[in-house]
Amino acid sequence: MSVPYSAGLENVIASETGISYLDVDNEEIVLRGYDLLELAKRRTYLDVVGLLLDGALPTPPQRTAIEEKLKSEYGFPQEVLTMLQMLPINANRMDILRTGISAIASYDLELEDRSHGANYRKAIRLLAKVPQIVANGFRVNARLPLVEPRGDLSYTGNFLYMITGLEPTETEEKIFDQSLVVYSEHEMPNSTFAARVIASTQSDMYGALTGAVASLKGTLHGGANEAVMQMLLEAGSADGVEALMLGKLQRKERIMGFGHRVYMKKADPRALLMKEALAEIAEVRNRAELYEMCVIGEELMRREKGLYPNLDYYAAPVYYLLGIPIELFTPVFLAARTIGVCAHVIEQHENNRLFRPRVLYRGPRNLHPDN
Ligand SMILES: CC(=O)SCCNC(=O)CCNC(=O)[C@H](O)C(C)(C)COP(=O)(O)OP(=O)(O)OC[C@H]1O[C@@H](n2cnc3c(N)ncnc32)[C@H](O)[C@@H]1OP(=O)(O)O
Ligand SMILES: O=C([O-])CC(=O)C(=O)O
Repeated sequence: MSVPYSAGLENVIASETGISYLDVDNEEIVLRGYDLLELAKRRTYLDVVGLLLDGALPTPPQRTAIEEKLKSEYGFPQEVLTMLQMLPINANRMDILRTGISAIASYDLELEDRSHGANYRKAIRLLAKVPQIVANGFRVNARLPLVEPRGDLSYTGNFLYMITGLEPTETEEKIFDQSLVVYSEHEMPNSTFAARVIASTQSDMYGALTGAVASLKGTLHGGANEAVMQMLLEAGSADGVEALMLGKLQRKERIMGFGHRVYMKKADPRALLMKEALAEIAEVRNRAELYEMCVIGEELMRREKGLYPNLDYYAAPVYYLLGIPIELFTPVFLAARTIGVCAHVIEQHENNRLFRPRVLYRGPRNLHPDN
């Protein structure tokens, strides 16, 4: 075979899609024709949900209808909570999420229906229930009291409320919503690819999302946001950040939150938006030093390695100041990305070609077992 080989499928086109595209040259993340950053500044997460599911930005009444549909699906199977309680206490939060999503599949009566309507309804159910697994999965597992969803709060407000147990202020909700928008969809990252590969066998949406959770857990992908915050806490101060990062670079360790397969030598536009959000929430919380530490780290990496921050670098301290426990940062990323993954599964099911690549065989040949 003389087909070109690219390790890690770097720069390989894996799918045709009408969902999103990273236009790196023009520094634009295109979401069904719109610029993701413009959506984050001028619209809400539920608008993006409508855009990705229906193909067009919803009007205000349509957005309300989407929110009503989501709230009507807040009910959660008690049996699944019991299952999550049976996992070893303090299990990894992404493992709890993976198990929870896998388990709720069997309670969806339309699980095996791949029609557009059924897939759409499953996406709505997942969007309603995944935040609850994020917020209550660890509580039930740690034998803590659960926080019930509140229908009087917005979808986003309720999600943050269920995580922290506190009703968010307008500013907190706005910043959290912006983070959900920037995390919502990003073309063909490893997790979305994993989901599309699974969906391409005509497997179901829950299974595809479960695979995406496993992919997102890794620190080269979504797991980086938790690692960033651990690093910032370990550094403790502006001087500490310099010393810690320089030490890591000398030991040839990777610094989480920097670099990106697609934006390697350019800034991730989403990181810049979260940097602005960090400045805002740091001022509200009187934590300007955290913002300064991050900026020092950003400048150091540009100077020393020519590397730029990715979204996880600035989303991590934003989540920290919003009062989200560090071990929920990656689960929150997955909850935000659920809409993107579901849109890709729907697209894959509707225009399917089984993924089945080949290999460059480097092993031995012509061996024979002894008789
Ligand atoms: C929202 C998201 O999921 S974004 C990704 C989140 N993940 C992270 O932040 C983890 C840290 N970053 C990384 O590990 C990488 O930048 C990745 C995995 C994101 C992309 O990696 P790849 O496209 O495979 O790039 P690759 O690993 O080949 O790196 C190219 C060069 O940059 C260096 N490099 C890349 N990222 C980093 C980093 N974070 N710290 C230090 N060096 C780095 C590599 O060591 C390599 O250098 P070399 O050519 O001298 O060996
Ligand atoms: O695109 C990628 O490879 C990773 C990423 O930034 C994301 O999933 O948001």
